[in-house]
Amino acid sequence: MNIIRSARFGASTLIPKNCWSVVRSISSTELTKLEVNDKTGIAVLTLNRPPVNSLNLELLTDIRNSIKDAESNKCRGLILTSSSNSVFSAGLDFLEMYQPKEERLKSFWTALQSTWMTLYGSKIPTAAAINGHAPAGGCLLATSCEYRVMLPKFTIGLNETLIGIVAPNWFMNSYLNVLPRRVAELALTQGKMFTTAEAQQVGLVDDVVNTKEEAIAKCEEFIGLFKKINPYARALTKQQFRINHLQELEQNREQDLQAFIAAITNPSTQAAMGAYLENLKKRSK
Ligand SMILES: CCCCC/C=C\C/C=C\C=C\CC(=O)SCCNC(=O)CCNC(=O)[C@H](O)C(C)(C)COP(=O)(O)OP(=O)(O)OC[C@H]1O[C@@H](n2cnc3c(N)ncnc32)[C@H](O)[C@@H]1OP(=O)(O)O
Repeated sequence: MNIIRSARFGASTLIPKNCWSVVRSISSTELTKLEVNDKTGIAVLTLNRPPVNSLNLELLTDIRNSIKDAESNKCRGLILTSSSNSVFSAGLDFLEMYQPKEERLKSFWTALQSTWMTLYGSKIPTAAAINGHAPAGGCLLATSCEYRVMLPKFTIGLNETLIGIVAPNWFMNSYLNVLPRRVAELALTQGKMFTTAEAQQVGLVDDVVNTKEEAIAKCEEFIGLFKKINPYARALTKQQFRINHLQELEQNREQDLQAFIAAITNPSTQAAMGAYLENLKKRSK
């Protein structure tokens, strides 16, 4: 019998393969659902933190655990998507950063660093089915993947300067891994949110399709490209492209954390964030 061991069902829980329908849950929490298609071996990770999948400590931790679950279950690839019809992820949860408690702020940023390193450095092929808006941290998740497909009439980009904050190096590096330098610099300095059409034009997304199902199918097609490629050779090749960015953060984690805390707790950042949040709340009324 072909057995899959699910880390989050407990080390001793064995799930018999073929006793389940084609799509099978590997692990799920209140905030994420990780399902694998037994025929293709490709896993889909659905973010499910209504209303906007803003990334708080718990969601970030669940995303990281899910990536690790997909890897340890030897999935052939991982697709990130959202349970919302209009938002992929609204980025970092402002409530983690506005008037924060220091210990929680530290845990939050440390979890974001770990999640990024796990996703950006994952050995398995990764793809994002962007079925809604993807500002800031939402864009970071998408650009950390190897392939992106997006639905029409949404927006994506690193808008940090609009909020009065500076995107850390590793956010920029994820952008630069996808965009030409000049486009990335112009976009980052303006805090530009690209429409789907603009994102495709500059190469921020690879394809545009009309439905979430088509987006998942496109991601599966992308991951299918590696069917005949030795996974070890593939993973090492990917690693060589990304290792400098990963090491840069790994070696400067504490410094990056301190820079974040200093920037976020600065009274002028708090004032800018407060005004931005106020505006967001007014708009949503
Ligand atoms: C060199 C040194 C560097 C040091 C590092 C220093 C600093 C770096 C630090 C931080 C980096 C941060 C990156 C980020 O990710 S910040 C987050 C940026 N995100 C945004 O700007 C998105 C804001 N949201 C929107 O634009 C819209 O909500 C969206 C288009 C996503 C969806 O629109 P929709 O109309 O569907 O929904 P809304 O009605 O606007 O929102 C519903 C509800 O959700 C609340 N909300 C939205 N986004 C967030 C969020 N990111 N965090 C928390 N809450 C959010 C919104 O306020 C509404 O709430 P309510 O009014 O219903 O209570």
